[in-house]
Amino acid sequence: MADLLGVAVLGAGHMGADHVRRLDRVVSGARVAAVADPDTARAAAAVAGIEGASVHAEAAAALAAPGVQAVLIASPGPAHEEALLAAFARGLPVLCEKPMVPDSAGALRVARAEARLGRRLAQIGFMRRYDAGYLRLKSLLDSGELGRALMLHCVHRNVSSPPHFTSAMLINSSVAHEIDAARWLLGQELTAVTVLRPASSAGAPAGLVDPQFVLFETERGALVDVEVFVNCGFGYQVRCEAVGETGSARIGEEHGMVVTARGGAREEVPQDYLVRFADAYDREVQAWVDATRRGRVTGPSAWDGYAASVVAEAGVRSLTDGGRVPIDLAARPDLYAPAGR
Ligand SMILES: NC(=O)c1ccc[n+]([C@@H]2O[C@H](COP(=O)([O-])OP(=O)(O)OC[C@H]3O[C@@H](n4cnc5c(N)ncnc54)[C@H](O)[C@@H]3O)[C@@H](O)[C@H]2O)c1
Ligand SMILES: O[C@H]1[C@H](O)[C@@H](O)[C@H](O)[C@@H](O)[C@H]1O
Repeated sequence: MADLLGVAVLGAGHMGADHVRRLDRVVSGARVAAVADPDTARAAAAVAGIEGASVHAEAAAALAAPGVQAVLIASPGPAHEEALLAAFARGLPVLCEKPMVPDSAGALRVARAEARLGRRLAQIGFMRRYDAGYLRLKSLLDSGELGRALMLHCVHRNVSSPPHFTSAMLINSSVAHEIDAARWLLGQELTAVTVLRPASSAGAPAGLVDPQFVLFETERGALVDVEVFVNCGFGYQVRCEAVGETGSARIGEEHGMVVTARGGAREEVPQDYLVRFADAYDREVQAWVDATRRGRVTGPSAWDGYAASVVAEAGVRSLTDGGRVPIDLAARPDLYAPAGR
């Protein structure tokens, strides 16, 4: 066990418990050293049967626990800033679930704190960058075969949203993924956003603006549209079509198992992200563990997390106030690469 990377997992809810399972049984080179959740029964349930994993109510206690060499943050977004800064103070490498920090001022504090250290410690959990389809699309766009990218058409549907989900969260929790994917795929910053409200679905909780239609503009004139619909009821569907001057490419229409029975056929559709992106989460966490063990930090950076928060905040302003909202990023510290690299 001594040469395995000892990881503290903060938050043992849907994602945290799944990451604990992944660290314990799927990825190589790591072990769960500690788990923190104010609901200690939940934390204890997540590590049941895992040898040497301590349980804590407080994140700070987990970071200080024996054997902890790295941190995976899977607590709710508003708790991330404190956890990231505490990890930085201890010099611990971090994999932090999205949104890195939901409000852009807090996200900038995190990026600047890391920049002051002069070295990266954080990888942000934009797992689509590890999905086989997104990786193929990125290399196709980079190869130039599609010509100059003009548009991305994106669909992001969830079967249902959790009870605490707000209209703003369709943008800063769900579309956060498209924001990062668009910056990464196109290698461009997003410069303005307009959010439109189609008629809300009768299947959405009262008062939730769902679906929403989001239109981003980019610095070199491409447009990115996103249909986000988090109570569609019929499946977890994430698609993206890139349209360039000389071709187009579409991902997210991979076929599930086709079942033929009782004289008819049906195709299975994933019902949630843990199924749809299972391979992407596995690759993401494995890449993080491998890089960390080599003393490196790769993948989406705290700057990518900051940019996503600024763009999402502008989107929420457009949702509430209406109209087109320009996006302004702070000056990028030298520590960080431009979008898409
Ligand atoms: N990458 C993805 O596709 C994906 C999918 C789902 C959720 N997420 C992200 O993962 C994070 C967690 O989401 P979830 O769906 O697992 O939420 P959840 O509500 O299921 O679980 C969150 C857990 O964190 C605990 N918690 C609250 N405050 C804490 C703190 N200060 N320290 C430690 N634990 C604390 C809660 O008690 C709860 O058990 C969020 O940032 C969310 O946006 C990412
Ligand atoms: O937190 C989740 C998660 O990020 C999923 O990947 C996304 O599809 C959901 O819409 C969001 O609520």
